[in-house]
Amino acid sequence: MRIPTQRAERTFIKICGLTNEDDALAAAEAGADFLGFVFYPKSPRYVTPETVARIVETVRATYGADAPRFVGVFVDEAPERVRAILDTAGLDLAQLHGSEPPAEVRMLAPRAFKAIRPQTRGDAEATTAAYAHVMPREAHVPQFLMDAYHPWEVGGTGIVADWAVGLVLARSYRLLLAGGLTPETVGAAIARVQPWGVDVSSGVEREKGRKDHARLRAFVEAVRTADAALAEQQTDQE
Ligand SMILES: O=C(O)c1ccccc1NCC(=O)[C@H](O)[C@H](O)COP(=O)(O)O
Repeated sequence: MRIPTQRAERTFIKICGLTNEDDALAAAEAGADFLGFVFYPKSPRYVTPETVARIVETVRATYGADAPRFVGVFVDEAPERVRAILDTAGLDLAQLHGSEPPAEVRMLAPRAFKAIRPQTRGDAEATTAAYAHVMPREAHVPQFLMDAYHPWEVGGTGIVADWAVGLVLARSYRLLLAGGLTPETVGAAIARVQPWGVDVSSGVEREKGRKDHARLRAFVEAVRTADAALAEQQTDQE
């Protein structure tokens, strides 16, 4: 059944944890809307702003106006440093994946959205309500990314998020559903949650920080198949 959510005609796709030009070009070629780069030094997918600047330049030169948008992933960095890295690397958006308070997010508006890792539905609803007023308004930009909870790991864990909680958030926000998605599971996730977008990292990797290009393509294909099924359902209901 089609539920009232914030989704557009199709599901947006973010491929995260890119570390090199080959993988970034493969993700763009597959049809990703957003390419994500992790600027968290403790991550095995950490990349320097200078490396990302080169990757972004190559992808933009290759795809021109059709290039995906570029996202930097940060964990509790000072807003001034986030802004400096966005500028150095030529990124469009910051994904704030730590415990950044709304006031810090506001300092980066409208170039930042918040990643949350809720433990419960109540936690998810309270957190999104607290940040809603500082989230981007532009229709082609996500407002929240919901990742799986882990007591000490921050992201890229491959742990499956709670889709029931995602379903609640997707009704009110442009939500990127993340957490343990794979080419095999993303179709079911879209059918259940009907999010604005989906995000994947480890589910399309051959090793940490290296993407498997066949799995990248399979992921995008699975999203498009799920989109077509949703569109067909909607037509049947009209
Ligand atoms: O990927 C990382 O190593 C990472 C480290 C610290 C903060 C965030 C990180 N990744 C952010 C992402 O957006 C991932 O795509 C998201 O956590 C989902 O990962 P996965 O479950 O592996 O698909």
